[in-house]
Amino acid sequence: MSSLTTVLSRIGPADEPAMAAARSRQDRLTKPPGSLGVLEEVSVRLAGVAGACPPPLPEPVAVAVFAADHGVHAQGVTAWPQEVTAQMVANMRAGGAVVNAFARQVGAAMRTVDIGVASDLPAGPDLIAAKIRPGTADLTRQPAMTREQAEAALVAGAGVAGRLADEGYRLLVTGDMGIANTTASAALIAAYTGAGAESVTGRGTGVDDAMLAHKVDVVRRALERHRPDPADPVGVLAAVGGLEHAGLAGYLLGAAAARVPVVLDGVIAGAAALVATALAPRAVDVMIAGHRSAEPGHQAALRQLGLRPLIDLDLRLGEGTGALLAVPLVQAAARTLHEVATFDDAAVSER
Ligand SMILES: Cc1cc2ncn([C@H]3O[C@H](COP(=O)(O)O)[C@@H](O)[C@H]3O)c2cc1C
Ligand SMILES: O=C(O)c1cccnc1
Repeated sequence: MSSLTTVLSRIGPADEPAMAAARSRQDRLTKPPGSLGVLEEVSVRLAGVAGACPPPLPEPVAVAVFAADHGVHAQGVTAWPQEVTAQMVANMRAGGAVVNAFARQVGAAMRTVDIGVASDLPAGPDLIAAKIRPGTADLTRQPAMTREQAEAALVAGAGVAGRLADEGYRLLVTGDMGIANTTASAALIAAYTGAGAESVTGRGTGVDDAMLAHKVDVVRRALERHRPDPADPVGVLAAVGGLEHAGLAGYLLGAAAARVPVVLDGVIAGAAALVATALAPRAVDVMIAGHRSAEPGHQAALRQLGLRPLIDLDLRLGEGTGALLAVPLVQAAARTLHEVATFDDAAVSER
């Protein structure tokens, strides 16, 4: 298994000539220049990742759901019991979660990754067993995990992306399952954006006003206790992250190293992306923001990443659901560069 340093050393910048070729081709396609808006930017991004214009169509697609539990659950930051994480993983393995329905809708393969679920999960070919520890510690009392565990989760996540790339998947999607993970997400986003806990902490699965005020206080106390240093991403993850955040950050880095584009889901992926880009700034070149979650911290994370979400449907579920819905848009963007005729080809007069 490669080390984090090896993964980071393989991440290079987007290919500028391929991006310039994609921009120029978009301008020559039989449509007014710029009329495909954000999809033109997506096509340029895909060309930059692939180092080719047109870039290969981003298919087949795989979504990896990183599942983990959170010691901060004990603080009463969510209305749902912790067992729901493992129960939902079982539901996903049986094909019954929203993420399964949406994955089938867009033809994506699905992998579930146990990166840190509190209970033992039944083994099986449909589960990637990568448990670093059974849930994090309560980040209001101690670091969520050790630096070694954060790094091991990063490497495991990178390994998942590398394996999917080796299996031939050409578009990866992030997914998460972990009751209480919007609390750790808020702490990570506050650490990276400098925003106050009150502006990046949201209702997650739908907490009431009293629980939200308490959740904001939990995030504020965690930040005061650990004073996470954004220049030390492994330390930030260890202090206030979740195992799925660490795994997902590694997954993004692994995708960047394999030069496979990756569609980000909501606030958990956004938080992980901030950590990944702190470790390797150019990793952002392979990322496409699938959607904007209703969770307020997500907006702050996307702004910091400089990414514009493709869809905005007030989704606040996670699992990879919003990102999967954006997959056809990403594929359509690439398809324009393959299939749309140029003014010359089609003998259409220009202005
Ligand atoms: C049944 C159920 C299915 C879910 N699927 C994703 N989440 C989402 O909600 C959780 C985060 O919200 P909070 O921080 O408020 O606990 C995560 O598990 C996330 O994946 C779910 C949550 C529930 C209850
Ligand atoms: O933004 C998300 O993905 C999200 C929001 C609420 C709960 N779980 C996930």
